[in-house]
Amino acid sequence: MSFLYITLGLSALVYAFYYYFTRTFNYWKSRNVPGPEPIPFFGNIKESVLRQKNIGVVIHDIYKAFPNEKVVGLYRMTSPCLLVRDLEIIKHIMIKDFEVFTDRGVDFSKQGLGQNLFHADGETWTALRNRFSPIFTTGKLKNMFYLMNEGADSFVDYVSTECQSRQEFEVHLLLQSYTVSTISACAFGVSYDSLQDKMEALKLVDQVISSPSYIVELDMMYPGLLRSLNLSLFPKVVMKFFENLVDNIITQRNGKPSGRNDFIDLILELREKKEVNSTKFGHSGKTLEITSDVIAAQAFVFYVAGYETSATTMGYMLYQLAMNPDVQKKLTAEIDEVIQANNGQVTYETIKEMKYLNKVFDETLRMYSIVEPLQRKAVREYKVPGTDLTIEKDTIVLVSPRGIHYDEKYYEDPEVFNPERFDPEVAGNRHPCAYLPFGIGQRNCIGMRFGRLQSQLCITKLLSKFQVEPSKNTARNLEVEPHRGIIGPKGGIRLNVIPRKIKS
Ligand code: HEM
Repeated sequence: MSFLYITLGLSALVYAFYYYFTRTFNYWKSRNVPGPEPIPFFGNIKESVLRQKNIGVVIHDIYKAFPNEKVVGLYRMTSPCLLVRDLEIIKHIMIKDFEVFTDRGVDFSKQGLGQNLFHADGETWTALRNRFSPIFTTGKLKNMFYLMNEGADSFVDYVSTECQSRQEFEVHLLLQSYTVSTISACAFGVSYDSLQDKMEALKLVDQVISSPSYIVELDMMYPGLLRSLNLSLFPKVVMKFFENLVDNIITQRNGKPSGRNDFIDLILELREKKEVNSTKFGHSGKTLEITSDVIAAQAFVFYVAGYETSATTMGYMLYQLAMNPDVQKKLTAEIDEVIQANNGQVTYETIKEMKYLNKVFDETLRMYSIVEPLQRKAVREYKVPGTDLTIEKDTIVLVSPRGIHYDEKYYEDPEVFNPERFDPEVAGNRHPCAYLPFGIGQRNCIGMRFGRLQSQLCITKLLSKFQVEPSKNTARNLEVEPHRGIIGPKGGIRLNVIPRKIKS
């Protein structure tokens, strides 16, 4: 008898769990929105939750599975969200109807590092973007160029020394050492003399950030829970690290710009100015005081967003150059020519001049867009243009740049690395939303120009001295690392880096 009760009890429990973890799964069917069949508890992102596939790859798979649909309904855990495939709808959401989609909708404690530009929403985001956009202008970037240049020179020196004892490098890791030093110099004013210690510390932070945490899934499952419990996405040790770093730097500078023209200087300049209250992003009711917490949060996001994205882009770029010697030859010829014409100097202007370099860079980010998927949240009910669907307030909307960049509709032979796709005439005829490595619209990547510049400068200096070739360990089919939040090569990228025989 007791066996029967136990069996009945267990069955009831299993049923209760099953019911609870599938209770939302009729959401899209009842709205006639097609989509993949969800799995209890995991929804449609099981492989990502189990860290078998990167979330960007999972969303790309869903994109591919519905080639004829404008929108696809899916479930991140049990939460319904909408994948938008149609470029015109994307244009509406990201640009034309931006006022409905100002938020990214990652909902956690917005105190401390949570006040960073990437994760901030609502009026805080508007105020932050208004206040921090001026530090990313071309003029400010030009003033900062010397810091990147120093970083690139010492990086090339380092590679030269290493090349005396070995040929093969894991280039993704190698390039991270350049971007960590550049971003440290540009964001925190950490000078190159003391870089070794700082790099060790920042690497530690990176490990903490990239170690598997299921807090993001918790947010997907219970939107708003983390915020109401005042829980952050970031471990305390990371928060403390950035708060201390920023406090120390501000104290060293007596709270005033030091003349280095780095981000901290620019932020301190902003702090000295009066409030900005109306801008192209509209009126923000909120005035934003630039406290050391706010500075720490931005320093943190510039560091995280700035070093990994560029290092990964350059790593993939070197990989494609090694696999496509003709492209490498053409790029090297351009680099040699431009440097020679500029008396051996690489300046901000020379980088801009290099048309082929820009095409190679763009094609790299077509094949390997790093931040996946793009995300927005509807701040009110919204009728999706060109469909019968009205989405509810708070619905999360996703866009898959990877899906679009590999879609034959927009790019013929998408698996082929072909920089000529970015010939201005060809690219000019493309839909503006068919190329999204930096996102698009008012909430696109604020560091786009910085990322391009630091990557292109480093590649220029590197290829002026070295060539890259596949080694016996180079993966012929690069897989995406499932553990990290952004796209990156699983197991790194192994290449031979060989000093060039420069004709005198
Ligand atoms: C190759 C390099 C980079 C790539 C591919 C990249 C890509 C992206 C993408 C796709 C987004 C989301 C855009 C959207 O949702 O529409 C983004 C946002 C952002 N990126 Fe970048 N990024 C790069 C470099 C940088 C750098 C160097 C910085 C800072 C120094 C930076 C800071 C940010 C910030 C703060 C945001 C959030 C902007 C906002 O929400 O207002 N990124 N980035």
